[in-house]
Amino acid sequence: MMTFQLCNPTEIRFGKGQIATVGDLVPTDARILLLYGGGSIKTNGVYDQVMTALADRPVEEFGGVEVNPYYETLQQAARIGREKGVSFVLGVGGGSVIDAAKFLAAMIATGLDDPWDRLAADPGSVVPLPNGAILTLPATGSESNPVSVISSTVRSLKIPFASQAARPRFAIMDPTTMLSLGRRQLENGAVDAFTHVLEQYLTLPVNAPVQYGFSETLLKVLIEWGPKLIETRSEEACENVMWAANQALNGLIGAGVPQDWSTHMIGHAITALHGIDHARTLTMIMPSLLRYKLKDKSAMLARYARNVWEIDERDDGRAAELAIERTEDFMARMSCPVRISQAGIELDPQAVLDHLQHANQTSLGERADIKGDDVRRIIAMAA
Ligand SMILES: NC(=O)c1ccc[n+]([C@@H]2O[C@H](COP(=O)([O-])OP(=O)(O)OC[C@H]3O[C@@H](n4cnc5c(N)ncnc54)[C@H](O)[C@@H]3O)[C@@H](O)[C@H]2O)c1
Repeated sequence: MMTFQLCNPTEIRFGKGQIATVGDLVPTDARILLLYGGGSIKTNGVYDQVMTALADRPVEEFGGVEVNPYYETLQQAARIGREKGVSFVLGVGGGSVIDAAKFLAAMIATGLDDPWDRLAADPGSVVPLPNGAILTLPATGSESNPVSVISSTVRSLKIPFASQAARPRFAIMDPTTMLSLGRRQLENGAVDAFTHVLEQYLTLPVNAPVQYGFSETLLKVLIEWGPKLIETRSEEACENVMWAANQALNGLIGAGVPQDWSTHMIGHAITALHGIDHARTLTMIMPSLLRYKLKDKSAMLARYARNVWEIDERDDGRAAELAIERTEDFMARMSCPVRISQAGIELDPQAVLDHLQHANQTSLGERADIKGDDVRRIIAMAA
C-alpha cells in the first residue's frame, strides 16, 4: 500500500427530515450565505425546509449558480458575501452548487476580487470560510470531499481545485430531495459515481484488499441500484445511490492506492468546449481509454471482471476485454453515450490538448504516461 493521510471531518446527517437539523450545525454567531442554483430548491420544498430551520439566523442568498459553475458568477457572489460580512457559506444543491460553495468560501477569504491565479497556483494556501452542504443530487461526492471543479468563461477552462480545508463541515443528505430530479440527472449521477470508483480502482495493483473490496461493493451497488433508481425512484434506490455516490469520492477508497483521473481531465475539456453534462463526457471516453490502456491495467481489469461482473474467464486479457464490454453496456443501459458521435458533437483533439495544456494536465493516468499523442489516439478510438 502507498503511504497516505486521511482526515475526513465532514459530519454526515443522512435520511429523511435531516435538513431540519441544519441550525444545529451552523455556528450560532455565523452570518450565512445560502448559495443555490437554478431554483429547483424553491419548487421542491428544500428551500422552505432550510429557511424554516434557519428562521432566527441572519441569512443572505445568492441564487443562479450554473451547472459546471462559473468563476465569473462566483466573483459576484464573493463581492456580496464581503459586503454583507458573511462568515459561513451554505451550498444547497448538486455537485455544481456544492463545488461553488467550497470555492466561494476560499474566494471570499482571499479578500481579492480576482483570486483565480492565487487559487490555481496553490488552493491549499488559503484558509477558506467554513462551509456546509445540503445535497440534492447524488453524483460527485463533493459534499464531503476537498475538490471544487470550476469553469471560467474568460479563460475557457474547467479545472479542479483541491483544498483539504475546503471540505464541508457537514453534509446533509436527505434522499427524498431526489424525487424532483429528472431522469437524465439520475442517470448522470449514478454513472458519475461509477466512474469515480473506477478511476481509483482500475490502476496499478498494490496491496490494498480493503480499498478494492470496498470499491467492488460500491460498483455492485451502483450496477444494481442505478437502473432501479431510474425505473422506480423507490426510497431504497434513492438511499443506496445517494450513499454509494458519497462513499465513491470521500477519500476512503482512494487512500493508499494509485489513482488515474485521465477520463475526468479529458471530460472536463469536453465540457469546457461543448457544454456537455459532466457524466456524459466520462462515458464517451472511459471505455476507449480502458481499451487503450488494457495491457497496463489488465491485472485490475481482470479482478474487476471476476469480482464485480462475475465473469468466469481464466485468461486475464480476455477477462479484461469482457469487463470493458460490460462497463460499456452498463453505461448504455443508463442512456449515456459511449462514443463521442453519440453525443452529436465533433471533437477537435487539438482543442482538447490545448485545454489540457492550459490546465497543466499534460501527463495523465496513474503512471503519468498518457501524453498528448495518447489523448489523440484515445479520442480517435472513442469517435
Ligand atoms: N467535487 C468533486 O469531487 C466533483 C466530482 C465530480 C464532478 N464534479 C463537478 O460537479 C458538477 C456536476 O454536479 P452534479 O452532477 O451533481 O449536477 P449539477 O449540480 O450540475 O446539477 C445538475 C442539474 O440538476 C438540478 N438539480 C439538482 N438537484 C435537483 C433536485 N433535487 N431536483 C431537481 N433538479 C435538481 C440542478 O439545478 C442542475 O440543473 C460538474 O461541474 C462536475 O465537474 C465535482
